Amino acid sequence: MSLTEIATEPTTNNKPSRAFVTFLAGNGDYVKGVVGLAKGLRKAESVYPLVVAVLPDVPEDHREILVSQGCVVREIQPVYPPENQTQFAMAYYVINYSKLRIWEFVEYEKMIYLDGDIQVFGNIDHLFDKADGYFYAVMDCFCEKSWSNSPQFKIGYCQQCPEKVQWPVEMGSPPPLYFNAGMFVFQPNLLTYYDLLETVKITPPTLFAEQDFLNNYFSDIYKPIPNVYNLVVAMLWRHPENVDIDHIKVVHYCANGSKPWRFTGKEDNMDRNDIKMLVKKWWEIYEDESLDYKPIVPLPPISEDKKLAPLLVAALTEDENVAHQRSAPSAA
Ligand SMILES: O=c1ccn([C@@H]2O[C@H](COP(=O)(O)OP(=O)(O)O)[C@@H](O)[C@H]2O)c(=O)[nH]1
Ligand SMILES: OC[C@H]1O[C@H](O[C@@H]2[C@@H](O)[C@H](O)[C@@H](O)[C@H](O)[C@@H]2O)[C@H](O)[C@@H](O)[C@H]1O
Ligand SMILES: [Mn+2]
Repeated sequence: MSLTEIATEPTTNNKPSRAFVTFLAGNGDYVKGVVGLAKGLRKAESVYPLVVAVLPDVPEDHREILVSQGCVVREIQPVYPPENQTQFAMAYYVINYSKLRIWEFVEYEKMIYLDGDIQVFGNIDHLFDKADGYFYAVMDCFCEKSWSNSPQFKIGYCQQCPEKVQWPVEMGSPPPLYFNAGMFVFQPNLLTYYDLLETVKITPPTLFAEQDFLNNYFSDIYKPIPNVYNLVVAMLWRHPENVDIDHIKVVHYCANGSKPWRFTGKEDNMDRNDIKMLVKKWWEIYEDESLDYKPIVPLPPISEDKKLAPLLVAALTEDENVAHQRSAPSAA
């Protein structure tokens, strides 16, 4: 067994510092989602750490759980949209504006944001190598009931099948490509961060809260990536023709009733075999103790008259052991 270094802090050498980042609010059960995500990234053998941006209301014991799973926990302050009468698709969406704080994490050159209700089943580290200067995310679907107050839903239009219901000419040009904000590749930047916060202050909130806001803000640099990187599970019954289930790397459990850690199977579509299989796969990772974080114990300095403790000798490969002996200060 060779001792491998797990990067948990941004690198200081000239290697680009990269990390996954998620967002946790409240003292409820989303912490299970984040633990599952941390373990899933380990199973997928990602080499980058997971930063968790926590609101002040995340309790200490939840933060300790995340640290024990190798996460880098960073407290952020909430971001609130301007006073409004907006009926968000989900009332709690108002807290999701706080995600915008991650643009302040400029010690990282590039980050991949993942919702806490996402699981990574295949390595996606290569996304960090995508060209700088763009905002990469997967296109969303407008067919779920959560969209029922939107003009798209009312006319049955969805960007996933634009030929099915044409966008009516009298409604102007069709909406620009629209991404799901549960997963995106971005570059933290202080100027962008301050401008985001200033822009929030003057932007009336809408149905999908920060997701709408981010779509408007990054519309000129948004680049769609394949839904293998963020399968919004409703795609399975809304647009199965657009889903290649055998190649999916990232699953987003965002449909009503699909959160694995509170799954009952009672809501619409939750009795589907594919949904039950994806929930089972999530639990297999969450309950797999072999995926728990194992902190690296640094080798103790060996003084010349002490041998490596037998346990450590057993843990080192032959040539590491020889190299270590050679590097130990020679007896005076
Ligand atoms: O009580 C909550 C609600 C949301 N979130 C975070 O905000 C993200 C976005 O919310 P959610 O995934 O429920 O939205 P959906 O993708 O289902 O619309 C979650 O994944 C969590 O990371 C959280 O930590 N606590
Ligand atoms: O605050 C708004 C949220 O909007 C998005 O969730 C939606 C969206 O995916 C719809 O298309 C689905 O129909 C719906 O179920 C789902 O909740 C993001 O996943 C989430 O991170 C967050 O930005
Ligand atoms: Mn989500």
